[in-house]
Amino acid sequence: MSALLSVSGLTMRFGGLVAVDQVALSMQERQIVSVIGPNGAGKTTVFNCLSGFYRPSGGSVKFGGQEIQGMPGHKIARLGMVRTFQHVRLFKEMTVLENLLVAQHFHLNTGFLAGLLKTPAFRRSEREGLERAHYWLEKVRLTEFANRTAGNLAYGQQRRLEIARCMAARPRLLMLDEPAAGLNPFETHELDRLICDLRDNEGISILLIEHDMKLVMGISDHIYVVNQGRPLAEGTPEQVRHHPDVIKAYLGEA
Ligand SMILES: Nc1ncnc2c1ncn2[C@@H]1O[C@H](COP(=O)(O)OP(=O)(O)OP(=O)(O)O)[C@@H](O)[C@H]1O
Repeated sequence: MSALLSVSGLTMRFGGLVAVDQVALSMQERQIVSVIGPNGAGKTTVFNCLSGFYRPSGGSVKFGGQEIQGMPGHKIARLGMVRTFQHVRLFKEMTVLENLLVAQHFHLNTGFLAGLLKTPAFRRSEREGLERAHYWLEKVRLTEFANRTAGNLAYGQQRRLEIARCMAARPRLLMLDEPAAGLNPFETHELDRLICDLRDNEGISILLIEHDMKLVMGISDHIYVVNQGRPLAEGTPEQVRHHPDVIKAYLGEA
């Protein structure tokens, strides 16, 4: 089976600092794969390189068999790779529902002329967009807040809205950067269930950066560990948990 995402030799330099050094990873459809490592290990920089926010200094990134390294972020998103950020990024002045409609703009047939003439294709597209938005609102338990301004939601609700917004764009790969940060234990449990639901029932692949080890160990099919920008270990949660180099990187030398 060919990989959905295949990364080799990924390198990112900021002046003299090598933040990511020869990182490789690979994932299949319908997999939850996590990237873990101590603070400053280079995890977010890897995400920024994969999603087109940074142009990597070197390496190859293939998504769905297509070379995407160096492509701008909006093109990569259009190909079906979407992401959330460590710090919530929503259109805070818009309503919850509007956030989900905007996310679908490149799938909807809502060009200026089609809108002006209210063509049948335009109306169908509008209806489908609304249906999809309501589907995801229901999934993340935000239906009753559809008309609330996104900036007025509680923090945990904003995080759920971010995921719903990504999903409304119909991705193949969802990249989540520390989605459990700032959530309470109940919300983290809900997040755990939601991520598994996306894999098992929506057929999505999820690439996850997360510091909550209980979450990572509980849901990941495969884990990559990076340390000081370099690959340190990889394997199943069980293999990674007992890997001596991983224990050393997290706990330091005895
Ligand atoms: N735009 C940038 N310019 C210069 N240095 C950067 C930039 N972005 C990241 N770095 C550096 O690259 C290294 C890796 O940072 P990165 O944020 O990727 O780590 P991380 O593993 O995501 O950390 P954390 O778990 O704390 O979020 C750090 O030394 C950081 O200071």
